[in-house]
Amino acid sequence: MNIIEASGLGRRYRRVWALRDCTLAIPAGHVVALVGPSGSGKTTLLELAVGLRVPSAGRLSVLGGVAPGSIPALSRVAFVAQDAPLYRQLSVADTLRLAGHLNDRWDHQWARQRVAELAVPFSAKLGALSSGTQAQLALTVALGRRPELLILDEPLARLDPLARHEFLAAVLEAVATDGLSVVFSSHLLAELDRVADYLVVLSEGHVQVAGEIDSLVAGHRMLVGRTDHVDLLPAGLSIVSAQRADQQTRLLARCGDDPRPAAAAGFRAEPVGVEELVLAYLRQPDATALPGPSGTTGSREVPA
Ligand SMILES: Nc1ncnc2c1ncn2[C@@H]1O[C@H](COP(=O)(O)OP(=O)(O)OP(=O)(O)O)[C@@H](O)[C@H]1O
Repeated sequence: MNIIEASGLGRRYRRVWALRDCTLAIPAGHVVALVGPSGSGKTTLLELAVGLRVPSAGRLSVLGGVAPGSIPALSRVAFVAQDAPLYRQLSVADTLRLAGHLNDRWDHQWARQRVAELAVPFSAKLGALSSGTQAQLALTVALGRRPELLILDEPLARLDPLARHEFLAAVLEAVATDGLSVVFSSHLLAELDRVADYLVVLSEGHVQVAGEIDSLVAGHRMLVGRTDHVDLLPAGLSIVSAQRADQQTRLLARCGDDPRPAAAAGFRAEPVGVEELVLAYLRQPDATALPGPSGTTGSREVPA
């Protein structure tokens, strides 16, 4: 089952296309990181997936063919928008009670126990809590609905490193216990490795990279060598992007390419990290790494 499936998906705000021609099939059972520069369409894609917006073109479904925003989707998909939206005047206890009234599948006992573990007083008003605690409570309200798909828009942006760590630990615990799928958008590339096992990179409203992180990482190498030896590299290499300095050049290449010709030019092939891989693709918006036989494109030339 695909938790999110899109075909030719587009969303326009007046004359501006926030998303265009997006085709995507994310299998269930993953923690998916959705990354991309500001304005690349992350929030728009997540809002389409929860039915807060409707497509201007193409189609999108969740949980194996369910229409976003429909009754079956509302009870199975939980969404936490940016800034952990909660009623600041309400107490913690009233917030949990309200969530219980609004959700058929609400697990009140679990939610109360989690609040107790967080050591948050039930009588505290939400507005008086730190942003880390508010984020944890928004997550508690989302998880207490026992969703099959949890969608989080920039959940880490306002959190300090400790709160970030605790938030992600809570998400991973829920994944391990309940087996739910998670999609979260983030600018924080360094955190991805630890939590996500599936990556989607959006660039200028297009899906640029999609796939399991392990295979994406295994499918690439960083070629590192002397800048004045770049011209000695064989023409057949498929290079995604280049970072040149006076002395040294770093080239992200497909690992399907035989590294020996690069070694002959004095370049060594190093394993690549997720952060490096994402940055390399973002530097070269025309390059793609997508599932399917013709899913990878890169330059045969070394990009300037
Ligand atoms: N309500 C709106 N009205 C007009 N344009 C919008 C609206 N929402 C988003 N856009 C535009 O659509 C594009 C994509 O925006 P979106 O918020 O989806 O990107 P994002 O990747 O989530 O950005 P960020 O990381 O800054 O949150 C941007 O050009 C943005 O200005």
